[in-house]
Amino acid sequence: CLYLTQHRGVVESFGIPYIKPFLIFGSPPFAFHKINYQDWMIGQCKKLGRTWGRYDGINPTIVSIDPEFIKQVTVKQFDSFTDTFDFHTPDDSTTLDISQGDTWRALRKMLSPTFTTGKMKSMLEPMEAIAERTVDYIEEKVKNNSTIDVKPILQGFTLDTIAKCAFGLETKAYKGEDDQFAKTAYDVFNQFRADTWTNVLFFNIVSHFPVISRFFNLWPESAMKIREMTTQIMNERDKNNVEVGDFIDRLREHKANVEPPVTPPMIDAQGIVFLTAGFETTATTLGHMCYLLAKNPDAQEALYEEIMRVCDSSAKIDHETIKDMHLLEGAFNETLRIRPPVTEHDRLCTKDCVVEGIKIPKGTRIQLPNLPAHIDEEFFPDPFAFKPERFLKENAHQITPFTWRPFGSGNRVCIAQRFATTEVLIFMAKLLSRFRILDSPSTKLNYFRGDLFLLSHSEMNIKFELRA
Ligand code: HEM
Repeated sequence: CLYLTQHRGVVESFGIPYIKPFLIFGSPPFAFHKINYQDWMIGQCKKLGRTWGRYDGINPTIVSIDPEFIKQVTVKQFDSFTDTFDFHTPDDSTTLDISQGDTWRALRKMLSPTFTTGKMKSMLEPMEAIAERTVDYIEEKVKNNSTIDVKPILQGFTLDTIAKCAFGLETKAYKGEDDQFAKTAYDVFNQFRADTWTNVLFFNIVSHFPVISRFFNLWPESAMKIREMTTQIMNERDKNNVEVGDFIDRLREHKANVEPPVTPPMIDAQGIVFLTAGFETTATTLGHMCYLLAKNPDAQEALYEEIMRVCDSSAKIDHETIKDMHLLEGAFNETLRIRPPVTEHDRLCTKDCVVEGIKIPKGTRIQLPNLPAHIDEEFFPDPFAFKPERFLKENAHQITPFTWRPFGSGNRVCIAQRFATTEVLIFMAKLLSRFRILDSPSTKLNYFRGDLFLLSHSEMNIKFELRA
């Protein structure tokens, strides 16, 4: 009992509204499989305000959508919040997204150059070719039936893109080939869904006894397979003296001169986050965008006109021409506002500090949900309307910084934001230039039960009409 209540009083001392803990446990809810977590979070932000507290298991936690608070935590006082939640895996299998302190700094420094303009260049041509052949495949499919489930095709597209751009692998997951590879990537995701009471029990145990995760490798078997695959590709390239200039080559470069706190097995483990973070987030965003465009035909026509205007003099759709498709980028941003696939980002306080008048002791968790901010009408008037023009240059000043956070914010912002943006814009420009996306009675957006984010919907039935 003493262990479970050791931090009691901390949340109470913040002087903000909070959810009381239940007996010796943290604050409810506990049965995640029985509630819609996003609705619950939105409801709490409405009820308790923009900054409030709770006990996440034994851990004192501040939840905030207040832009000034978020700016302090993720940028101004970042030195006191370098870490994410202490989801400790043994050091050798820690990946960038869950690494802490100096290990995170070293890994971020090592991996950031993968996405500089120069390095991205070599990824763009393959990305364009993969998008083109995937849209060709959609054209072939809709010849038989104009309404198809695009979800597996979109997942296949993002999987093929990350396989090629990061690992140099030629896969054809867009048409259902390379099943084993795709299955391994999906499996890592499925482990983190709170859809059964046993999974929920596991989440509750880890949040009440976080120390457990320090002694066990919580990565599932499938994640270990991705790590093995990463090592194998590196070894083969070493043996054949091949250099491609991609993510794998960056890892090889660093493995040859590795310095503590980074270790050689830790370098191999980075393949896990690139493969898993790199496909389902983007595939879900593409699915969401198709859905929202099917429901908003006027906005879709405006995008089509823009694409045609930019590519008027037979310029092809590529990474250069998409730079002039501002409304399309607005539609992407608007999609991520209404349906952000990753609905929060987290920090752990590593040094006592004061933020916006709240004394925050070391060890406090900071949970920064984005969806409640994205639909807060003070931040985004008429929040449920799909309006890509909100993000046009001339309107951008109306958006308060740190209210739109689908990629997180500050120093730990998504490392691949530009990569994901380019990938979606290229694909959608190619798709919309060829097809009208239509609503149909079976066009629905249903998330998997127990999805703690909006990360994966079930089928995405879209009706396609070939443009003349
Ligand atoms: C639309 C697509 C994507 C969305 C919405 C997204 C969202 C996010 C969010 C919310 C975070 C947490 C940021 C924070 O804590 O402030 C994050 C981190 C991260 N993302 Fe993404 N992501 C996307 C695509 C990708 C892709 C394609 C990759 C890899 C190729 C990737 C790799 C990562 C990594 C490695 C981190 C951890 C960064 C760190 O802790 O330093 N993401 N992403």
